[in-house]
Amino acid sequence: MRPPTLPLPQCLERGGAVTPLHAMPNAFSVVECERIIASTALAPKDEALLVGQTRDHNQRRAELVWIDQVDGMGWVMERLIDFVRISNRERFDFDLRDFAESPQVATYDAASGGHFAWHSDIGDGRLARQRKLTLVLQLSNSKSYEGGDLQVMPSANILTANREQGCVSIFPSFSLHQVTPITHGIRHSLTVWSHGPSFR
Ligand SMILES: O=C(O)CCC(=O)C(=O)O
Ligand SMILES: [Fe+2]
Repeated sequence: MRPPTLPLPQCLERGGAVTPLHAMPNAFSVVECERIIASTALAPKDEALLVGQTRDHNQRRAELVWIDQVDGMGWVMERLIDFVRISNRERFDFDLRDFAESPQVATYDAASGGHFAWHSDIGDGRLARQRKLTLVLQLSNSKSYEGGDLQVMPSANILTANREQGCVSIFPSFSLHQVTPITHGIRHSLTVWSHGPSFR
């Protein structure tokens, strides 16, 4: 008699390859994106630190607001968790346990050389070490800025994320990615990580 088999997760049924970049267009509406930008605009901003908590303007130039410090943002976190759950079920099947860090809204301004050079989100810190999936929400109208493209390099080829306002992009946190220099205007994005035990 054959042993009972567990149903395969959807991602394995589809062939087993890890999705390099999962785009979820219109995850948030234009009105919702503008509401998030407006709510975080008044919050005190920090200069972006890198994964290892160092400051290197050649590597990254952006300002950050942690949204757990902004009132009335609970609904954003709930929606982000839903999108990560759906994406993980359909595409990644990673062992995810929690969202141990606050989502952050980044502001990249052409006037101050906004960019984020190639990096992985896995770092040495207690939490950065456990990052498994990175979610980036495009908050700005894509026509309001030039440059500032999120790009992911899962292998030799470079994938450019959908720039549409409200689009969520999800990719493995170990993948190299960058935000190309913004050459005109201002770009706002929201990043959150989901955490879990080490890969094995
Ligand atoms: O702003 C983005 O599109 C990406 C941000 C990012 O890579 C990060 O916060 O680690
Ligand atoms: Fe990153």
